[in-house]
Amino acid sequence: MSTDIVLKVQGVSKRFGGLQALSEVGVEIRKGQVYGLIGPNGAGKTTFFNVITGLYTPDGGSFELGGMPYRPAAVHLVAKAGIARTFQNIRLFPEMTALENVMVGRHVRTHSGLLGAIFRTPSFKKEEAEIAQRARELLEYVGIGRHAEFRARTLSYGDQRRLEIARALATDPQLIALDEPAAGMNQTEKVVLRELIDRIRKDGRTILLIEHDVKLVMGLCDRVTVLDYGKQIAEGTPAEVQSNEKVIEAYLGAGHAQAPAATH
Ligand SMILES: Nc1ncnc2c1ncn2[C@@H]1O[C@H](COP(=O)(O)OP(=O)(O)OP(=O)(O)O)[C@@H](O)[C@H]1O
Repeated sequence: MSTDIVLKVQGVSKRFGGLQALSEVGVEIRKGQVYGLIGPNGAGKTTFFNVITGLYTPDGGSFELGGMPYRPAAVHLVAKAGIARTFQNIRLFPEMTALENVMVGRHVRTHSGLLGAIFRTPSFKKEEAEIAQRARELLEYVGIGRHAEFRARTLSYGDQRRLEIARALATDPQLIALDEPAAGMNQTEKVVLRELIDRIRKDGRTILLIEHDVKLVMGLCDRVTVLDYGKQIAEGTPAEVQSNEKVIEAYLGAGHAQAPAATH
């Protein structure tokens, strides 16, 4: 079956004790789209990410990736199935170099296995050289090639976020899920990030994005879902969502200074 829907999620719910963190949420993300997930603090955005990437077990819902049903049961299986993600709180290997961090991401797709690594077989060495080459290309691609040999912890915050994106890209994902990639970035870094996300999309990738910077979301996304208290209160193009009464209320009600409609 051929489809241009990369990720289809229907009716996903998740409860923590007495708190309904997600309530029957669904999205349909098409190939080449940047799809935004927004909503006030505590709306359920990260929970949704954690469910689709196998960190949380949902109470209900169905999942399709590239037209095939998938069960987001464990993080490594989700990575193999083709979803790569970054985290709100950066999760790199701080003592490893930038290059090594990206190489780790690439190992999801390697073949030589443990015995090859232990005995350093010719096929292992060849594969390792290819991985290093590809990792260097990805560091260049995200704009931090000059930092390849630096330990991850020594990079600036913005560069660490870009390194996380390079590592996610290294798995050759069908979908790349970015959890607040602009958090902690200054305006200049945000402009560079926006260009990078745009470029990733132009190169044929599909992106799911959680972001608090509403201006960035509205400028970048093809479609947007708005969550509030775990419920999907709106879905549509940025223009449609911006003028939605429920969305404006949710943002103003939560004490947000910046409702989506007020950002242009
Ligand atoms: N592991 C957990 N155990 C209990 N409650 C949780 C857990 N994870 C999230 N929650 C609760 O679920 C709700 C949704 O949280 P979530 O982090 O998904 O929201 P969010 O939209 O990502 O918020 P933010 O924008 O602040 O990151 C919150 O009330 C949160 O406290």
